[in-house]
Parts: sequence; structure tokens; C-alpha cells
Amino acid sequence: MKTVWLVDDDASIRFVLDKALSRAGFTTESFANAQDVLTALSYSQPTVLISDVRMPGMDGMALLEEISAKHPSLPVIIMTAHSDLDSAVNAFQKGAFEYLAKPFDLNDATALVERAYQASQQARKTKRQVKEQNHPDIIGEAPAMQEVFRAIGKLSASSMSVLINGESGTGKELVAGALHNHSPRKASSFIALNMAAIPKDLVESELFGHEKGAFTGADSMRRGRFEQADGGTLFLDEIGDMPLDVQTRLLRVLADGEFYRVGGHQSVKVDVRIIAATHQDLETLVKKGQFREDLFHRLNVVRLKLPALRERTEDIAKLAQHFLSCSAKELQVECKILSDEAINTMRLYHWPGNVRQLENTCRWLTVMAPGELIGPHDLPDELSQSTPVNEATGDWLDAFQQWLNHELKQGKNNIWPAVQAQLEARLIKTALSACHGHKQDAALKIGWGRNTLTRKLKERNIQD
Ligand SMILES: Nc1ncnc2c1ncn2[C@@H]1O[C@H](COP(=O)(O)OP(=O)(O)OP(=O)(O)O)[C@@H](O)[C@H]1O
Repeated sequence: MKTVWLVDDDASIRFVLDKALSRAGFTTESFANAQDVLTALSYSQPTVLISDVRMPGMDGMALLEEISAKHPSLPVIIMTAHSDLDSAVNAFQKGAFEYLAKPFDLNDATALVERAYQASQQARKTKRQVKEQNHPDIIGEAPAMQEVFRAIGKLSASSMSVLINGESGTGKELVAGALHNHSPRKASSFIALNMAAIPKDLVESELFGHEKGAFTGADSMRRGRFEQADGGTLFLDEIGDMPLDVQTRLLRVLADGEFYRVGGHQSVKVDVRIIAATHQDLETLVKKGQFREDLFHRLNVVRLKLPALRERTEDIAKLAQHFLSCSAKELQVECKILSDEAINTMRLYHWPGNVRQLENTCRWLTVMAPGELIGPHDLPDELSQSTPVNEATGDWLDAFQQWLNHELKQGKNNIWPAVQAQLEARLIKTALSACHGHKQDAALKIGWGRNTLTRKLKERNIQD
């Protein structure tokens, strides 16, 4: 899709650009300030972005800087006054694709956007080719990964819903993409959307689109992800974070194959395959009433479980060498090699960020490691200081980590009192039960004085 985002506080500029670009076949979306663009970029991306420099609040240069850091492949065109040579030079230094001097000719502006679009398509193609040359598919020799490959093969003729479970960074989106690319739908779009990244009140219009005037700020009709994915696959990541009312709408679309845009009265028919993913235990969410049971069954037709990287350490060497080779190509430098000792150290680490963290580590090593052969001391501190994780300890900390990520994602504040209360209550009950209710012994096991234990029992309202 050829989408262009326009950022200008001047409504008349947005209006004329919108008209000209729509005529040239682009889908446009307008923003009156930079902050709204950054929010929208966290869950969706256009093919080209045009921004004014002078705007109230964050200006165009600061926006450009943020985009260059976080979305380096998105071409940005900066609009600036003719006289302001400084900001033009500045724009290039900060990574702008081009600058457009105001006042501009609309044909020139459209031609420039078209050029930016073509350039980004070319860059995307080259990146894909580099990836394909490096490795055609997903890397994984561990039995659990072989199981996943077998499932991708078995499902290649079907359009069944698939539910992928796995921690963050284990490759859920990659596997969803492979399921799409090996399906009869491969000629149509694969659209990915992360539920946890979208502000709650925008989820519905993001999925189903909206009509012009449906709510304040809905300046034009917008097609949602369902329409964009028509004939193809919609990948819904972090489905456990989908608000309950949207779950109800999703269920209806899956049953009827049609829906209404927000504010719309005419139904839209679509044929979309859903692949959902989550790091959470959906059965538990169902039990707690946070996830609809009927939707769960609808999505859970086929379930794939992606192992955490620490559970398939046999794949670390291959994955790491693959990422080292990719980042060397990207940065146009010699590819570095991992020594056996470095690989052994990497295998001992617990990789909370999984394959994504390994990929970032390899990018870091390509730049930072001094020689061609990477030794254990060249690894980032957190890896070289890693000690083998005790299985039992690792498990509960991992579960705690997941819970913590979830709470923070939900925007919770002041979480320590609740954590402390739960930890203490669990600690006290377990110690008392291990000591058959004997307080003095239980206090000793915990490492508190007897008075502290008595006070905590009262504070936490625990019957001893
Ligand atoms: N088996 C694999 N082989 C090669 N690359 C992989 C593999 N698994 C993951 N990656 C790479 O690791 C990165 C993270 O993968 P991906 O985005 O698919 O994870 P995810 O589970 O969807 O993460 P999140 O839940 O945080 O969105 C991507 O760049 C992906 O290409």
C-alpha cells in the first residue's frame, strides 16, 4: 500500500497535499502535531512521511531525529521555508530523504513523494534479498523448532486459524509470516498488528477502520487492518491484550466474514485468515474472565509453541553466526566469527529477550568487538558475567518477569506494595507450613526475628 502521512499544523497545506497525493494514488493520513505521529508510529507505519519544520510543541527536526533513530528505513521529506537554508542542511544531516522548499508546486511535491516511495521499495527489496541469500528461512535445529517447521508444512494448503505461544522475541511474527508465505494466500497481504502497542481507544478503528466524521479527528474515511488484509492474513500479536468489547467484535467478524467500519452503516465483506500470538496463558485469562472463551476456541484451532532461546541453546551458534553475517552485510564490514568459548558463554546466558536480544547483541558485536574473532571477554557485560541459571530459580523469575512486563504494559504505577504483599504472604505461609506452624522456627527459616514475623502476620492479615 502506498501510504503517506502528512504532518503540518497548517490545515490548508494538509488539505492541498492530501488532495494532490490522493489523486496520484496514495492513501494519506494527516496529523496536526508531531507527538500524535510518534504515537501512531509505535503501531503502524506509512511508506513515506512529509513533515513541516515549524510546529507548536515538538518541531519537525526533533521528529525527524526520533524517526531516524527508531524507524531508519522510513523516508521523511521535510518542508521548509525557501529562505531557511539552515534547516535544509540540518534536515539532510539528520537523515531526511529530501527537503521541499515552501511554497512548492504540487506536481513537484507529488513527484518527490513518488521518488521516496520507489526508493523505499528498492531498499526493502535489497534487504529482503540480503536476508534470503543469507538464509532462506527460519533457523532452528532443536526438536521443538523442527516440530514448528513440520506444522508449517502440514498447514500449507489450509487457511486455518493458528495460535502461537511464546515469549517476546522468540520469532512468533517470523513464524506467522512463514505460515502466510507457505499458504494459498501468499499473493495477498500479510498485515501484522500488536495489540499491546495500540492505545485502547484506538484498537477498534485500527482494526475495522472508520468513516469520515465517526469521531473528533476522523477527517477522512480510513480502511482498517481487516480490509487491508482481505484475501490474506492478519497477524494479531499479543492477542491477550485485546479489550473485551473488541474481542466480541472480532468474534462476530470471524463468524460472519463481515463488519462495519466505526461510524459506518454499510457492512464490509472480507476474507481474512487470523493468526494470533501471545506470551500469556490464554486459558488462565479465560478463567479470570479477561478473555472470551468462545473466541479462544475459535483461534485455538491449531496451536504452535515456540521455545524460549534458553530452552534451545543448540541453535545459538547458528543463529548468532547468521545475525553476525547479516549485520556485517548491512554495515558493509567484514563478518566476525565467534570463538567456541564465546559460544559456550552465550549458551549459559538466560536470554530474557530471546532471539531478538541475540540479534541485537550480534549487531553490537559487529561494531564493538575489537578483532575478527570474538572471545568471551568481548561479549557485553550481562553475558560474560552470566552464571548458569538454576532451573527452579530461573522458572519463577521468568514467570515474575512476564507478569511484570504485563503490569507495566497495562500502565500500572506503584506496583511494589502489591509485589511485596504477595511475596511476603507466600513466604510466611510456606515457612509456617514447613515448620508445622511453629513461629520461632518459621522466622528463623525466613531470616526475620520472631517479632517481625508476628507484625507481618498481623499486617498481612494471615491466620497462623
Ligand atoms: N528462528 C529464527 N531464525 C532467524 N531469525 C529469527 C528466528 N526467530 C526470530 N528471529 C528474528 O528475531 C527477531 C524477533 O522475532 P519476532 O519479531 O518474530 O519475535 P516475536 O516473538 O514476534 O516478538 P514480540 O512478541 O516481541 O513481537 C526478528 O528480527 C526475527 O527475524
